[in-house]
Amino acid sequence: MPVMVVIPTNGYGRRRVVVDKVQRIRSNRVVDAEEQYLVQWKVDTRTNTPPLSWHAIEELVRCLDEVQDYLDARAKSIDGNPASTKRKTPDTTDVPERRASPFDRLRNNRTPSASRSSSVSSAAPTTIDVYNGVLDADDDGFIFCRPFSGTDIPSLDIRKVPTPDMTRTARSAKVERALRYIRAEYIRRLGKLPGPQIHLYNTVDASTPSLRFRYISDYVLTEGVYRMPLETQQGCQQCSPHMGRSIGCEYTRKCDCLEYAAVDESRITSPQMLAEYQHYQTTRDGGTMGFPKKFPYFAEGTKIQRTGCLVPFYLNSRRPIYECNDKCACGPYCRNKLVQFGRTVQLEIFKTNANDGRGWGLRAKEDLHEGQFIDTYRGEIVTDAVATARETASSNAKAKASYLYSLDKFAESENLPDEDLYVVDGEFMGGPTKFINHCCQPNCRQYTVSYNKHDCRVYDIAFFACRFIPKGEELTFDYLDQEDEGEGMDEPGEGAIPCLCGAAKCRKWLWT
Ligand SMILES: C[S@@+](CC[C@H](N)C(=O)[O-])C[C@H]1O[C@@H](n2cnc3c(N)ncnc32)[C@H](O)[C@@H]1O
Repeated sequence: MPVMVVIPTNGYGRRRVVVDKVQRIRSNRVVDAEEQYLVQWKVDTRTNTPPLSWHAIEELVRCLDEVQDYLDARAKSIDGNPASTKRKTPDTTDVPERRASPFDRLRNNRTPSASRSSSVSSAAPTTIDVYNGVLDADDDGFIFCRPFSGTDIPSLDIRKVPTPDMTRTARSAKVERALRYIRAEYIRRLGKLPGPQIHLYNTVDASTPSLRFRYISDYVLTEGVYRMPLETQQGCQQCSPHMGRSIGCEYTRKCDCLEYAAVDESRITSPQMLAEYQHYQTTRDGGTMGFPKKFPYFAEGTKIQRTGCLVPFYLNSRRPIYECNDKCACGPYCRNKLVQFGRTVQLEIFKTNANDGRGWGLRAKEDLHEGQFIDTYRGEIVTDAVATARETASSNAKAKASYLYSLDKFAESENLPDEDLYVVDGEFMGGPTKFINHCCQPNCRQYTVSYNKHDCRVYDIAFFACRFIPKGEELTFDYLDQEDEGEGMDEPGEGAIPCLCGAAKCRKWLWT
């Protein structure tokens, strides 16, 4: 087992710790005003002395996830509160400038490890430079970590790391630079999402949401999940891009996409149509083709605040929305296409009040009109069985459930058994809507939006404002999503989460 760790050192900026070789971070300290973290390297055999080495935070920029895990655990052990160092943390994309590290010396003067090791053996316990391994460089500019100890290199049993000395030092050592790097990395990742920049704001503490969360802009299908291929999509064919002031289907009565939409009963006026509709309702024969339907969004020409917002017919119901799609003849500017183009609203992830206990939340940086589209819920789509297994495996099944979204809107109408349904899991990957907290009297509501009418198992979940929401007000929705808002709650089940929404009609528990 000669070489376990390779750290590319070619070029100043490219010297980075190889992320998948890092097992975990074990301790931290400050040496000559430089924040350093003790890396435990992965080994492919069981050993009590895996290589350990101290690194400046600048060298750990590709494994900030591990650094964040370490800092969260450290903060918890200090005062039971993750990353609780109180400080103001403005929304900034600034990456701290790079400072000198011990490897700069190594790069310029590749000293064999043995000749550097005197400092190791002579150092006091809190200033030991390298434990159980030696960082070295070869002619190609790589640093190797040799996992065996020489006479001059102290060997340390990994079970004793961190030593009491290390822990004492770590507790009082500054970690601000690492926290800034973590925050900057999170903001960088947010910047890669399509649509307006999503901001991060935290004046409560020094924490950043987990870097382990992966931002995605479309669903990730996992094993056993099938989406109907695009070829099966059908679009409206009798419409054209030039209809009704070039706004597509909005002004036609011929749009096939409306075939699947809910019937607008208020427009059934003739006795004959009423009789036919009543017959349909009792027999479910023949579909609803020919009955009056409504497009979901206000068209241009209505009040500016309303254009593109949900019409009351949808806003005040849970009716699924059927948008036109790429196969439609109405063209790209059809007003029956909205959610599929994604978010246009500027959002901000923010830390809720310290005493609040609801963690992170989401708000908009602009006023939202009643019925305005905000964003979709994204995540991995998993089978019902996988969702159940994940819930069972989770240490807090109720908390886990708050990231799981059943795609069961069409279960009844399409006669789909529970085990055939899919579930969206937004805990590990997804979009900013993951941060929307629950409220018993919410200002947003989730809607089913379908483009491929033939796929009753994969569709979008889209959040819309259900009333005017002034800029900066926290966005919330009802996790229970009851059709009848007057419905009460059962007695709280085991592990139920107390609701902290603070609404006048709070049901006291997130769900039972
Ligand atoms: C989908 S997450 C929402 C984002 C979450 N606040 C975070 O920091 O990641 C759901 C979790 O947030 C917390 N939460 C959301 N709404 C809450 C409420 N009204 N009362 C208490 N906790 C809430 C609960 O811990 C819940 O399991």
